[in-house]
Amino acid sequence: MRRILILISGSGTNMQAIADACQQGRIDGEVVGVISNKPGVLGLARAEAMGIPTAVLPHTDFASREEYDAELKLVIDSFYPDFIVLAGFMRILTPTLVSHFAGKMVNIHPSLLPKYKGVNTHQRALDAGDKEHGVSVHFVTAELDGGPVILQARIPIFPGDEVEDLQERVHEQEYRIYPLVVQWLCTGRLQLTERGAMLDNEILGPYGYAAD
Ligand SMILES: Nc1nc2c(c(=O)[nH]1)N[C@@H](CN(C=O)c1ccc(C(=O)N[C@@H](CCC(=O)O)C(=O)O)cc1)CN2
Ligand SMILES: NCC(=O)N[C@@H]1O[C@H](COP(=O)([O-])[O-])[C@@H](O)[C@H]1O
Repeated sequence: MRRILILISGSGTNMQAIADACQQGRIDGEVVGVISNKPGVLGLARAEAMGIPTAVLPHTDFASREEYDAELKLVIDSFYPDFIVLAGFMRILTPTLVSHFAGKMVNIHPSLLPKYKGVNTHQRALDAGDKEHGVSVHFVTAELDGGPVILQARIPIFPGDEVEDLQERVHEQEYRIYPLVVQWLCTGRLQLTERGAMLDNEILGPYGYAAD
């Protein structure tokens, strides 16, 4: 059973989707811990309700990003994870920490990377007049949201859409594909086909396609 550690900063709905998938046997892994950089967030309550160990490491307690990441590395290592999953974790990580976990750390980003790296992605897609938007799961590297994309899912943008509409449609795809990617990390089983990514005969569907 692979050991999955999840880092959050907020509501933890993606953490919940992955933890549920583990409990339902859709991921051959267990969530061994949840770390938040913000105290009192809903994601911590979600984890505690599932009996998952939690830790809070406020970035505001540290004088620099480097000092924070040095402590964060120790806390991460204390869980002995096989993989580190960023799920709404809103801190930019230093190259030192990222290189320590190279190939073992993934992130979910609410845009069709390489479009709209950073924050406020839904508003930026609306402002640009895009007809579609989406979500990307990628390996974490020193370059913010620049790591190799593993899997993406697309959503349509309709006239009159607002940020909340995109947020809801993107969340639906997030909860679908993030558990698939984590299962791929745990088992290596993710067939990439012309119809999209397949995992154990589950096709991602028309809006799901593997990065080339
Ligand atoms: N070195 C990397 N660190 C992180 C990556 C990455 O790819 N490489 N992904 C991000 C996740 N992310 C978007 O998906 C993201 C998170 C945070 C920010 C950001 O601007 N953070 C600010 C603080 C914002 C806040 O506290 O609300 C900051 O760190 O100063 C942009 C994008 C996770 N880290
Ligand atoms: N740049 C990172 C970023 O914006 N991540 C986004 O934060 C949300 C977290 O929700 P959650 O805490 O409920 O999982 C998710 O929509 C995720 O894509």
